Amino acid sequence: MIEMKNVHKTFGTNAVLRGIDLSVAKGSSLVIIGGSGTGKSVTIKCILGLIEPDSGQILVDGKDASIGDRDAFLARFGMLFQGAALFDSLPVWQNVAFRLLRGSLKRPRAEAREIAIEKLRRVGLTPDVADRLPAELSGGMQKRVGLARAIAADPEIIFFDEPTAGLDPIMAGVINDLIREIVVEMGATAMTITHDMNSVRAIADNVAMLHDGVIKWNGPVTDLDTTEDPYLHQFITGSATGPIAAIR
Ligand SMILES: Nc1ncnc2c1ncn2[C@@H]1O[C@H](COP(=O)(O)OP(=O)(O)OP(=O)(O)O)[C@@H](O)[C@H]1O
Repeated sequence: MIEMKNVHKTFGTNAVLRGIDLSVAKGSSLVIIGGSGTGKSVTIKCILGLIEPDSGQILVDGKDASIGDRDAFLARFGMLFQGAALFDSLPVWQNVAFRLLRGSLKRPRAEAREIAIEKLRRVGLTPDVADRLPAELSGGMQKRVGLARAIAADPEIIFFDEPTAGLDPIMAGVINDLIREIVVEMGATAMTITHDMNSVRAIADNVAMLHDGVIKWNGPVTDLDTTEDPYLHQFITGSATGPIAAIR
């Protein structure tokens, strides 16, 4: 369970988060939508403790996320970064096993490699990919490797940052389905940032829309099409007219 209570964050004169209240139940999948620059990434960075909020509270399983052992806290999370963010000089298996080769999650090298190969298989990649370099793979394969890395240490909570950015619609659909399957199978709590409405429908149990520093709308994905909220309606229909200014 992740809870944010009245979280504020201002950079200089830019008040990005102006009282975020959000809760994600254990084992559920929340997708955060909202225009560019509305603070979706800042929200996730606050939960991870990469950015310190000015005020408000963030609780993970009822405990204040800013107190206690950072390493043990971060070990509970997996993350799929935008653009997969693989290390070019490391073979695929070492990218997948990155956190299993160092730090508090360290395993013997042979075991880490075995886990990497098993996770690669889970995302549809054959073991021969393990010894290749990321640059030798297509964008869709790199995304799968990023996904394998996110789940390598069997995290309880997984963040997906723009998981389909830069992929063709078919590959995007494959990645969305994989994310949904894996999250359900692992029983993980998931938070995803996306602009892709197909991802929202494929991945979300619940949707939160960020606008003007607050959660403007929050509800089950099944309510998306029947909502009368003008902000959400404009966002999901991609309309230039409505309460959200089209020129920013
Ligand atoms: N470390 C930082 N220092 C100063 N300003 C920052 C910092 N991080 C984010 N911001 C600002 O906070 C605002 C929100 O940024 P954020 O990256 O969270 O947006 P976003 O909703 O994820 O956007 P996008 O959809 O384009 O990725 C932006 O105006 C950005 O410039």
